[in-house]
Amino acid sequence: MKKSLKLPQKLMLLGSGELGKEFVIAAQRLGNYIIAVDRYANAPAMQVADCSEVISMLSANDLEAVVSKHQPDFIIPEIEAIRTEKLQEFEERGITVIPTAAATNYTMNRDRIRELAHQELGVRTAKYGYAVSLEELISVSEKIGFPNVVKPVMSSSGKGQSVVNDKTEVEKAWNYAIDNSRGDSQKVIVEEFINFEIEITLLTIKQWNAETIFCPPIGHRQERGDYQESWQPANISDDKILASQAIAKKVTDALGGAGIFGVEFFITKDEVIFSELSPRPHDTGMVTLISQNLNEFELHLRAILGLPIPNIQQLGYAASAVILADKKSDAITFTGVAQALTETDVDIRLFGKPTAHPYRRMGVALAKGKDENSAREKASKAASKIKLN
Ligand SMILES: Nc1ncnc2c1ncn2[C@@H]1O[C@H](COP(=O)(O)OP(=O)(O)OP(=O)(O)O)[C@@H](O)[C@H]1O
Ligand SMILES: NCC(=O)N[C@@H]1O[C@H](COP(=O)([O-])[O-])[C@@H](O)[C@H]1O
Ligand SMILES: [Mg+2]
Repeated sequence: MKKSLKLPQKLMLLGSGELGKEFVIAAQRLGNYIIAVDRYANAPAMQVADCSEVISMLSANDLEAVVSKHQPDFIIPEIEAIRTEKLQEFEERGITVIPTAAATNYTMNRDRIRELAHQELGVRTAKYGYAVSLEELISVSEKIGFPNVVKPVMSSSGKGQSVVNDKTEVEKAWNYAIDNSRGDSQKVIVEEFINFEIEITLLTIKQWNAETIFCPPIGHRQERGDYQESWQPANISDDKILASQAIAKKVTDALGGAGIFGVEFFITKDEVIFSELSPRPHDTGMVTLISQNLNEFELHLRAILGLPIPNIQQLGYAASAVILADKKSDAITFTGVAQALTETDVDIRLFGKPTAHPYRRMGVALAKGKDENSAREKASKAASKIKLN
């Protein structure tokens, strides 16, 4: 990392969804120049960036073309589905890839990050196995036991994931995983189903020249493998917070580089179990748009640029609840925004995605409350008022 930082820097964002949009806003506030890239035009982050490019981020040639054209100082992946081998090449040519090119490759493959955490670092994870055919899935499932969770090794936001209760459901889970796998990967992971009390995201900030620091844990609830609501602080013991911080530090140290990571854990009565991590802001971390003095996007930016983070202040009980589409549409309008904003300490983000399909995340409601329940209720109530027409 360069010693004397000059602003503006040229930042290329690979992926331009809702997380990228808030990141671009944070980066613009310090006057940086941002090129927002995604697979479709008018993506959320493109609406606030200096310029944009529509390419296939899985194509090495397309990536080469936009990087040669813009010559960015930093490449900042925002999604997983990127030709990460090409990022390695950019890194070798002197462009800083966030957090590192290797980290993006580890985390886009569930098997690679799992091997790193469990085999190399000895971190506790759910019991797991892999399968590349239905026959193998049947035998691995029996070894792991039921219920278990089957996921494509390459997917995110719960795509292709299912809970398998017994042997009769294995074939359906196999077909679902293969149909929803990213790229042409035919490999699935089977995990022991963890009956957790709560699951959390520990936002972990890895810095170039300062200690790793953490945000207070974020609790969240998922459906279909996708986040529905999150809240901060999550009510877990100090011991478990320290245990999760130690694991997050171990894994992020092994990945290297700088930036924010969303490290996911299952918390049971007696254990802290590592699940996976995002080497970038996390969707459940959108709660920090209302719950902290510096949100996860501002923290990511500061960590990337090597700017100081003197303190992270948590501002009290807060929650986020997602606003999902319930139909297909390419003429997006919303009603109910005024109704959603009637209560104090409630805010809304509508991402500006140009098209909708069922369950696509279109916005998020944010709220503060006197306690966890009140914050969660306020956020969910506000989200429920917003209707996609
Ligand atoms: N082994 C497991 N036991 C119990 N629940 C699980 C297990 N694996 C996944 N889940 C549930 O499914 C959710 C999504 O799983 P996971 O984080 O692995 O998927 P993902 O597709 O990477 O999602 P994202 O990209 O949004 O993080 C988890 O947050 C959890 O609620
Ligand atoms: N769990 C990962 C995650 O939340 N990623 C966020 O969703 C966008 C894709 O949304 P889309 O599928 O609606 O285009 C990504 O670009 C990122 O902002
Ligand atoms: Mg996850």
